[in-house]
Amino acid sequence: MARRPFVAGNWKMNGLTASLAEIDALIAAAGEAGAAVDIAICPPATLVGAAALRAAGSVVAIGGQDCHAKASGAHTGDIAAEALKDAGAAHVIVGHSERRTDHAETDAAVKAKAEAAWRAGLVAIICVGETEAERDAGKTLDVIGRQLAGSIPEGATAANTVVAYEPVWAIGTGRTPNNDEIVEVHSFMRGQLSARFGAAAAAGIRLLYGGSVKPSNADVILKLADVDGALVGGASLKAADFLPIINAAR
Ligand SMILES: O=C[C@H](O)COP(=O)(O)O
Repeated sequence: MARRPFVAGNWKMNGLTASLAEIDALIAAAGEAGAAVDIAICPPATLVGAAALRAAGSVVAIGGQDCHAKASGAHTGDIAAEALKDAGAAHVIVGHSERRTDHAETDAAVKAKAEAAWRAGLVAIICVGETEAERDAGKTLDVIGRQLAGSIPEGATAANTVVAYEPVWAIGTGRTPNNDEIVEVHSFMRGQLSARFGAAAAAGIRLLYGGSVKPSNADVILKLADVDGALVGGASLKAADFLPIINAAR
């Protein structure tokens, strides 16, 4: 099955109101690329509503960076998937390694958040990735297999789920796995999804690579087998950096 490329920017805890100009610039420049590539920006929660208003009707979708498992209630500071949807989001990242580390999120918690995303009508971008110690110990595929099994709910489809492979040691470091290592993990993930959800569903679910993707390496990484796009951190903050990465996915 031909999978439409998907390039998502994760602004993490960066961006103020003035940063919305970068979304304007992206929209202005990405029209042609947007015909071939799905594009999303996941700004901080404070900007989701304003970003979605700016991006309405454009080729750029807006996403959240996390959501709570419940739809409402006494959870100070948390954000319901339904609230993201209401603010105009189409996607939400769940299980990013920074959430897993900073907030002790378990696979079970990530799974509940993905279910919440689906319940609200959002596409869940479910993140997995090994630490450097796990890779050095030869445990990469064990870790990825365990995270996939524990973090993806029953019922994953191409329409409701995107999986992002983000080696923790490659995030924000300027280091990436080599091409063979990326292909090995992506091929393994496709196989795991196929075994669990069936070949047809697995063939449609997009697998993103994330971790130090830049304009300088995107051309190579985005052409690797079973790499259907990228989840981009630092290089998504400026439209001028993000655009070449989007174009590399075409
Ligand atoms: O969600 C994005 C990733 O954590 C990658 O971040 P980075 O591109 O800054 O390495």
